[in-house]
Amino acid sequence: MKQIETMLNSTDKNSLSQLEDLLGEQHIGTSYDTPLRIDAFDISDAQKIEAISGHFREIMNILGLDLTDDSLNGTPGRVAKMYVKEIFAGLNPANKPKIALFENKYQYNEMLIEKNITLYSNCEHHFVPIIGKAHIGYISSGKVIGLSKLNRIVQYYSQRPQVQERLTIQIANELKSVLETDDVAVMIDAAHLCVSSRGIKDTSSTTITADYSGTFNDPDRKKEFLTYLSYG
Ligand SMILES: Nc1nc2c(ncn2[C@@H]2O[C@H](COP(=O)(O)OP(=O)(O)OP(=O)(O)O)[C@@H](O)[C@H]2O)c(=O)[nH]1
Ligand SMILES: [Zn+2]
Repeated sequence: MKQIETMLNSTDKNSLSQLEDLLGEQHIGTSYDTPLRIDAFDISDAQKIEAISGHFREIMNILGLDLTDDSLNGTPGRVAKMYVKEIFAGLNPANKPKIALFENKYQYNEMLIEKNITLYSNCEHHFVPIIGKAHIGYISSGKVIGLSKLNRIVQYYSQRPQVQERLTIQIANELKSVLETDDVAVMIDAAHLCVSSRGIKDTSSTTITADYSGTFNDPDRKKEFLTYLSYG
């Protein structure tokens, strides 16, 4: 594996545009992009799983666990596979959802809201779950997105080590890009297990983040969005 030290927040424009191409995301290197190394895609998923499995086995060994126990023996491989193929699958641009849009033939020009989208992510500071709901609103600029694709976009960016602020902005930016409009609102309400299950151990607090663009900056539009969220 190439040992390239260049980080995404570097000023190496060639590396950054290479990563933009690979990730299919623009503005790589900004504060709201996941800090990935330029060599992130030099090894295959299978190689990642093998390497993570070995390292996780070592962590379990250091903790004093008996890896010959038949319940523990498969855990390193299980964790590695879960990281690469499931909970951190959104680090691999190959897993980015393919979005096909429809023409807005029905001339639906009001706000569309998809609320209570199930969100499972993981906190990048502690690698423990973030569990919540995402709510999305947009106004068509001529194109309509399949509803499930909204869930898929939320899931893709959630399947990365995250902070909630960045997750919110990444989802909003992707929506603005695919929908070719700035008229997008995203809200996330989530519980962080690093706050509830350890540390301060507050089991009742949740964190709300929001990103409003275009017409959603208008107080009446924002109010309309928030009113829809309060129904049901
Ligand atoms: N802003 C933000 N902070 C987060 C998020 N997820 C976790 N954190 C916080 O990241 C901080 C990391 O702080 P540290 O002091 O380095 O970690 P720590 O010693 O484990 O802190 P405690 O959780 O207070 O025990 C904690 O305050 C977490 O609550 C997030 O999505 N957004
Ligand atoms: Zn945390």
